[in-house]
Amino acid sequence: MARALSSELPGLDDAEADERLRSEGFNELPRSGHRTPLDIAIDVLREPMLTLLLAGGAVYLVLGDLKEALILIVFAGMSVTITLVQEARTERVLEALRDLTSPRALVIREGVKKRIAGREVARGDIILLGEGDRVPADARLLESRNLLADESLLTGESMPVRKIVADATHTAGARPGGDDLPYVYAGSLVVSGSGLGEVIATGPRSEIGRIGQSLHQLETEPPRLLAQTRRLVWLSAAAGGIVSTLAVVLYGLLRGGWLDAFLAGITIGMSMLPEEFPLVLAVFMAMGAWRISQARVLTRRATAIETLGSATVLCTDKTGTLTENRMSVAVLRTRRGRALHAREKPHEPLADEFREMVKYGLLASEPEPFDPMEKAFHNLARDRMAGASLSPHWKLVRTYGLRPELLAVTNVWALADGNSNVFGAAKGAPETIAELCRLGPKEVSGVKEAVETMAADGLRVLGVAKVSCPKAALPESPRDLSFEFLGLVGLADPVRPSVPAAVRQCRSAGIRILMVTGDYPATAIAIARQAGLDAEEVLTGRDLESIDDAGLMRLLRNTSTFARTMPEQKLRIVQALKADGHIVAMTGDGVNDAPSLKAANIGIAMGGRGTDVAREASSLVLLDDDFGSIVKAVRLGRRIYDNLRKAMGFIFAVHVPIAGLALLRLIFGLPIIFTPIHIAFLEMIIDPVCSLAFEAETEEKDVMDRHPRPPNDRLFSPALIGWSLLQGTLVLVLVAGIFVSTLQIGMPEDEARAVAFLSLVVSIVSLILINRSFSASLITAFRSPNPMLAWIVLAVAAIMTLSLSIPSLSALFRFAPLQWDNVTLAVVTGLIALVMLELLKPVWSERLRS
Ligand SMILES: Nc1ncnc2c1ncn2[C@@H]1O[C@H](COP(=O)(O)OP(=O)(O)OP(=O)(O)O)[C@@H](O)[C@H]1O
Ligand SMILES: [Cu+]
Repeated sequence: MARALSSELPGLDDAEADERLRSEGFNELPRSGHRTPLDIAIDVLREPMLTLLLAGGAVYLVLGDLKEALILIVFAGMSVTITLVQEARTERVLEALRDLTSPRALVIREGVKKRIAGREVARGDIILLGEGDRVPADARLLESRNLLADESLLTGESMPVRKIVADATHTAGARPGGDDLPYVYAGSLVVSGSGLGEVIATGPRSEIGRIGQSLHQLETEPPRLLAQTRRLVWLSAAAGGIVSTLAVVLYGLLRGGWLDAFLAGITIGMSMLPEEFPLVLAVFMAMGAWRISQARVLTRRATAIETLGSATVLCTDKTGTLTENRMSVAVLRTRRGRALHAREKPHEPLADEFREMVKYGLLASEPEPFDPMEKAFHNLARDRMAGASLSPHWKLVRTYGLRPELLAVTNVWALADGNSNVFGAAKGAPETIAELCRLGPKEVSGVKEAVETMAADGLRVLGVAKVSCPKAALPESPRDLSFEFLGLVGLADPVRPSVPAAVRQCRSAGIRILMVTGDYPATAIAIARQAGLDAEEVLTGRDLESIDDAGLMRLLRNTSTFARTMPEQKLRIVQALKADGHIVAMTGDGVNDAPSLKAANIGIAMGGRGTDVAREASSLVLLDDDFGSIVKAVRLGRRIYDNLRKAMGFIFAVHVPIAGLALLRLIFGLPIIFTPIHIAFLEMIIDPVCSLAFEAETEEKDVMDRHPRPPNDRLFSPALIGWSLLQGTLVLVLVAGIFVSTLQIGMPEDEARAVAFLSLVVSIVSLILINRSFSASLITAFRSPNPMLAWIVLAVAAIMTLSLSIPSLSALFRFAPLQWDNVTLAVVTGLIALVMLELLKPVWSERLRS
């Protein structure tokens, strides 16, 4: 059978595929772990705030205050709605991200190769499978080049199984498991080789669908932050519970009136409960993942958002991350040392002496190349050898793939006319090709010298060789063939223009960059220099073999460039760095990179050239493979964390005056300042809305000029809590002062309450303004626009105007109409808070930023 070139297969056309997707459904499995409305409802009902609101409503009902009772029940309804809307929004954002992180499939439709989402694969689609791919759907193989699949997800069997091409004797219906089946199954993994198949079953009709397994799940919880937040909520709730109980008992005993006592207790409980924390955290994480996705980086694990800000080392590979991965042949050098700078006269036909090596380079590549190096060979042959491509008489009979211990690709071809000899073409690392050709020491040193010269310009150098042997005598390893050396090819791959600036940013942000590449040492150094990395010294994988872990840890403190490394060595590097106390981000793309991506604190996979396995093991996926995007993500991670701290500090501060006023009233026997309605209004509308302003806040001026945050830093540091207490206490003193003094000069209670409430709301807005930036002054912060904040301030002003001017609302809040001078008084009180805190801020800002 002649090798079916994939371009000869037309595949489905788009209309057909759409039609099948409509009638048979998308290629996806019912998702487990999806929360049902009942789960969500139970969660919502467990919110203590809801219980408090309902209890308050019940007390009012017993007291016969129907209106108050209704209002609290309405607030309870709002609490439920806010939670549900929030859940739905978070779920939607996560859903969108899940779609993007779901595996992609390479299919042929209407004769062209296309990358589509895995869920859009339809029955009848022709799929292309390569090493590291997750098989998107069950398929019958039409072509298999040494295809090995890991079907452990379906069979539990961890040994990969061999796949063969289907012929007429195979009937459908074979089950997974065992060697030499012509089928591949959804959810299994291509461990090596490549192939082409026709989809026979998708979604729930696939084998995995029948077992009812589910695949990828996006982890949604940021464990450390969530744990810290939960702890704080618990502590506050416990404290609130104790204080409220005490208040109820004391009030009941001393003043009688148990219902009033309950109401007072509920007020205190509500005012001390920081129920906004988890809500705000959820919003920040979902919005954070969205913001990071705008920088073309997908978040697979929400933990990455918090870890990004403390990353101290970034290990990056070279090809495609630092460079563009667009290769072109720059230099050809024959065995005799004749060199041609291929880019000088790009369209002139090649001189005869260079043709053979290009031809064998081409034969050592895939007929339809995906690898940029192989594309470069094809391009050169097309442009300068009059389109010499593989003649139809050639037939590929055997491929020896790239292996970590043998960095070369060998293709063996037979002529269709039945000649008993076959022709092997090899290309690969020059050392390896020299070894395959069994070059003598003198020639080896000559080749080495030539490679060094080419590599010093940052070129990737490949050796090319040929061999011919009887068809029957093909050995297991290409080492057993006697190759003839043809020459060296230097491939240029420019450094991405964004890289040097991104490297500089990392430097000022205290993040070290290590380059860990599979390429030749001299090439690694040249590219490292072009990228602006430290490149005094380079260590190779071979060097690492003779060093123990402790030695490696020491070496890593000074060496930043690693060449000819193998994936296991990447893992050792990650582990040694972690043992040295670093927070490690590591990029990777291959199947073998998965362990090091998992081991790193932040595994970063490539969306473009990466394999599904690498993506599944990582917590971030770069959509455009660009190093610059990693730095953007780090920057965003730091900003998100800063803003989260600001929001948390703000909420903490706001609770101080609210709870304080409720307590003061009890202690000093003042008239009722705030009822549960005021508190519900403040805590359920004003606060959460205000915290959103922080999410949209622009980054601190020094985000990328300070050192990474220590990984065990607490979100609620003592400095932050102290600052919040200070702010809250100041507002408490001012508002309580206003309330008491207006009462003293004989102002009616309802008017004094309105003044106090208004001054509290103005103070809350002041707190937002103060906390927008840890470091910048109010005026500087004003210059960086935050449209969200402007809207929020307008909304708060509108709400306050309405509640003071519409009689029915005023009655509800027990506000008397305010004269202008009293409005001014309230606003001025809030502004005093603003000015005083602005003056105090410099004292704390140093501590807050560290
Ligand atoms: N398709 C190929 N044909 C021949 N040789 C190859 C091929 N791909 C890689 N090599 C050889 O193997 C070496 C290591 O390749 P490997 O893929 O490990 O590096 P890499 O991952 O591309 O580099 P980096 O770590 O910079 O991304 C290359 O320098 C090259 O000599
Ligand atoms: Cu609260």
